[in-house]
Formats: sequence, C-alpha cells, structure tokens
Amino acid sequence: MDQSIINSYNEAKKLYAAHGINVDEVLEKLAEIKISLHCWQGDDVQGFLFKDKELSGGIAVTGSYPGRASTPDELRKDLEKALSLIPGKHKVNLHAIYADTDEKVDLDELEPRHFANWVEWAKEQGLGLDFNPTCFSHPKAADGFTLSHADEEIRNFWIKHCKASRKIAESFGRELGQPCVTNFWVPDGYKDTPVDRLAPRARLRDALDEVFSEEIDPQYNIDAVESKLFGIGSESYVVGSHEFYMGYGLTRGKAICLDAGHFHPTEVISNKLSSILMFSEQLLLHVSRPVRWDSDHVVTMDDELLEIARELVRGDLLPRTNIGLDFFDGSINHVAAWVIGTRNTIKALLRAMLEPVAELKKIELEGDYTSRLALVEEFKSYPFGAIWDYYCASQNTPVRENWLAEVKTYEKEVLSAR
Ligand SMILES: C[C@H](O)[C@H](O)[C@@H](O)C(=O)CO
Ligand SMILES: [Mn+2]
Repeated sequence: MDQSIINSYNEAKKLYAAHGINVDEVLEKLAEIKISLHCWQGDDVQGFLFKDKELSGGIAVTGSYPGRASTPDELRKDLEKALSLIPGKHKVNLHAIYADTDEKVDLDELEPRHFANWVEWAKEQGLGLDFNPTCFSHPKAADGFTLSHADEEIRNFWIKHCKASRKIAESFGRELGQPCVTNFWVPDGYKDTPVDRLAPRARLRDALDEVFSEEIDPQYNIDAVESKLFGIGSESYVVGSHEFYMGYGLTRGKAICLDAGHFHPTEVISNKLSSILMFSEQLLLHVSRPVRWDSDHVVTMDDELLEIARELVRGDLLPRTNIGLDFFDGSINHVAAWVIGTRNTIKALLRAMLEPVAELKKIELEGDYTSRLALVEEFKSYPFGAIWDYYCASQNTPVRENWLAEVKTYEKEVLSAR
C-alpha cells in the first residue's frame, strides 16, 4: 500500500481516537456490511426472458448510453468489473426476467434450474443473491394490474409467478448459505381517481396471503414488500401504498421495503427507519435518488443518503436492515453507475460510523443542543476521506477516482465492442 495512504490514515485515526472512535474496529464492521447490487442497472431493466419487451409498470429508464449488457454472460462480466472496484463482499439482486435459460418459459413456470448459472457464478465469486418476482413488462400486466387484478385468471397467473419466485429464492438461500431477500413490488394502480379504492386492496391482501401461504425457512428466504406513492400511469392511486404495506408487513411478519423514491418529494425514508424497526424485525432499503419524482438517479453523497446511514448506525439498526440499491440510469456508463452508487452508499455508512455517537447522544440527553450542533457540523469535515482511501486500498480496490480509468479501459475494450 502507498505509504502516503498509511500516513494519512494514521494521522486521521488520532483525531477520531480523541473522541473514543476505534477506526480499525470501524473498518472491520464496515467490511461485514453487504450491499445488494441490483442487476437491472446493467441493462436498463430489460432482462433476458422476453426479448424486445417494452418496460412497463410505470417505471422508466432514460438515456441510451452504449454498451449495456444483453446476455447473462455480459451482465455477469459487467457486475464482476463493478464489484472489483467496490470494497467489501456483497450481494447481487436479480429479477425473475433475468433467468438464464434457452427454454421458452413464462414467468409462472420459472424454476430454480433456470437460475443455475447465476448460482454457480455467485458461488465462484463469493456473492449472495437476492430476488424479485417481475410483475411488469408482460402482456398479463398490460392494463396496469397484476396481483390485485379483478380477473381471477390473471390474478392467479401472478400468484403462481410470485410463488415460483419464492421457491427460486429459497434455492438461492440453500445453495449460497445465506438468506435471499425476495422483494415483492407490484405496480398496480390507476391513472385517474378510482371509485373503489378498497376492493383492489382486498384482492392484493388476499393474493399476497396466498403467495405466502407456504412457510419457507427464514435462513433461506426473507420476504419483503415494497410500497409506492405513484408511478407513471398510476398517478392517482397505487394499490400497494405505504399504509397498505405497513399494515401488511407488520401483521404478516414480512420485512417492509422502503424505496427512497417512493414517497412525496419532501418526504424522506431516513425518518421512517426507527419507527418501522420499533415494531418489525427486519427492513429492506432500496437506496435510490429521486429527482423531482421517482426518477431512480444514481445514488450520490447527498444529505438523505448520509441521514439514512446515520440512522442505521446511531440506532444500531444495521443488523436488522438489508441494504439494496435501486437506480437505473441509461445516460451514463452502466458499470460506472453501479460503482458510483455503491461506493457512495458504503462511504456514507463509513462516515456515519466515524461519528462520536455515544458522545453525541449523551450531549443530547443533557440538553446541550449547542454542543450537539457544533460537533455534528465539525465532524462533517473530519478526515473520513483518509480512512476511506485506506479502506479501499486494504480491500484491494482502487483508491479515490482511480477506478474510473479501469471503467474507461473496460468501456474501450469490452463495452464498445457490443
Ligand atoms: C425494478 C424494481 O423492481 C423496481 O425498481 C422497484 O423496486 C421499484 O422501485 C419500482 O418503482
Ligand atoms: Mn424499489
């Protein structure tokens, strides 16, 4: 390791030690945190099961940056590249449409064998896998309804798909020796104001009860449910609203998934973590960045990211929180998007772990809000960068922006040939 990185690290360590922070221990803890990299950033949410299907479900990818993956092998190669530039050992989050098979198989017939190549790859790479049923981009979702559809036949198709997804997830958990988090997000909703808000929600509740009717060992699979305020084409009403899934998750023992882009523009998820985990065992996060709407921009080191990280650290909520990413920007290099968003998420956690939490809590309890504000603000310019650089180097990943040259080379040698 470069001596200047070690020197800066040792100097920075002293400043943190003066506030009782053991930086070596912090880095050990940081290395334990797994971030789930969403495969769908790599190909603009296309998947491989149905070729040339338009993205539906009220989500949108903008941009046409060249080189996106169009086969499972390409996607895995791109993920490997991204992961080699990100410190730590992580997970990859698959959607059902990313099945790696030559068979012509519909969503309701998917089986673990259609993901065998993914499992083999995850084993080779030492990665965990997470999973999602894909309740969009399919003819049976064309009118915007899936699990809450009024037509029983369509509803049953989606129930079958979701059940199949849980079996696939269970197989991931068994094979990889770590739980697979299966996230259920359905886009169902109306563009315009509905007359009946209740009936679709009753259908969704019953459909989900059916989906979850089979017990699966939580050491293999953890179910999560994701709400949304609105989507494109479901501006007036979304069946699976926040209140719906708060109720559902809490009464059924399911993890609630909070996506940073699924709330009112000024509403933040950082302020929800401690409330939900007051009553729920587990949480799933979709760390994203909404810009004016649920635009799924690449995660940057903004105030909300830092606040999410602080909440997790200050409340000791990390052991009960599964951290997934959810953005899809088609306007920049797809591999770089993963690297930027994931490195930022880890860096934000590091920054939060380098705050004198015990001291700050004591000051707050004593009512010394002047010192609270002063210290929090001063810590914003403490030399966390030196610790981050050391961490990246010690994990054999590029320091600072050095990863960018590697992505540029990869773009020239691999992506541009696609
Ligand atoms: C592709 C994902 O399932 C999707 O992004 C979902 O998690 C979501 O956030 C929809 O807005
Ligand atoms: Mn999401």
